[in-house]
Amino acid sequence: MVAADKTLSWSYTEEFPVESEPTAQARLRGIELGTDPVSPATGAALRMLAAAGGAKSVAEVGTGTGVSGLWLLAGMGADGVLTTIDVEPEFQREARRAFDEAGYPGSHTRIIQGRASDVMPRMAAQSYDMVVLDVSPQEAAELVVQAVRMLRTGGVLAITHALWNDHVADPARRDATTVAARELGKTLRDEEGLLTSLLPVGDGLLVAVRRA
Ligand SMILES: C[S@@+](CC[C@H](N)C(=O)[O-])C[C@H]1O[C@@H](n2cnc3c(N)ncnc32)[C@H](O)[C@@H]1O
Repeated sequence: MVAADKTLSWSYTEEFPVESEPTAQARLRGIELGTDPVSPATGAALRMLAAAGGAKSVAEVGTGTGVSGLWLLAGMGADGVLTTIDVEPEFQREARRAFDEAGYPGSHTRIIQGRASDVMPRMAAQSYDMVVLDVSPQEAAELVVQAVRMLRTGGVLAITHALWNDHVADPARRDATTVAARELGKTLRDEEGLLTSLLPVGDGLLVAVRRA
């Protein structure tokens, strides 16, 4: 049972994080360009996960204008490196600007332009402390095997849009995107090598720790 005032709590949760000025600016540019940046609560959760795991090596698919990247960098160690992939060079130029404005030198970020299905297979296995997929559920489902391959034991996988516009929780919704998000969640939940949790922040954040 969900209490009647749950939506109020969810709104409060989203308004709770205080976003840095460069992140707020990156969010505005993302909205202008139509990139759909991660919500503030999702960003804060990503930062917390990166910090809790002492993440030094993080890979992200879906750079956009850099909102999630800035939250991740804020949680990573001073010697951390964020590798972020996107097909759109225009978005990545804005992300570069956002990282510069926030004071992250180029040595902390590796921005790769390309399709994730081409780039990820060339990335090292068991080498990343955290992998974030911020793409559509169908794309995330296609990329998840590569993402897990890249994670070290104890590393964290985070996948956005896991509740897809609140459609995933409604069994009557059977469109392809909703089904992909629902099945991806259940597949990770049932995977013995992962410890999975579904967090109701933003559009739903699926988080899994690689056990072995
Ligand atoms: C939701 S937006 C990312 C927003 C960003 N994480 C942020 O918080 O600012 C998704 C991004 O993924 C990129 N994208 C979608 N499919 C992709 C793929 N298969 N490979 C690489 N990038 C992809 C899009 O160009 C878009 O910029």
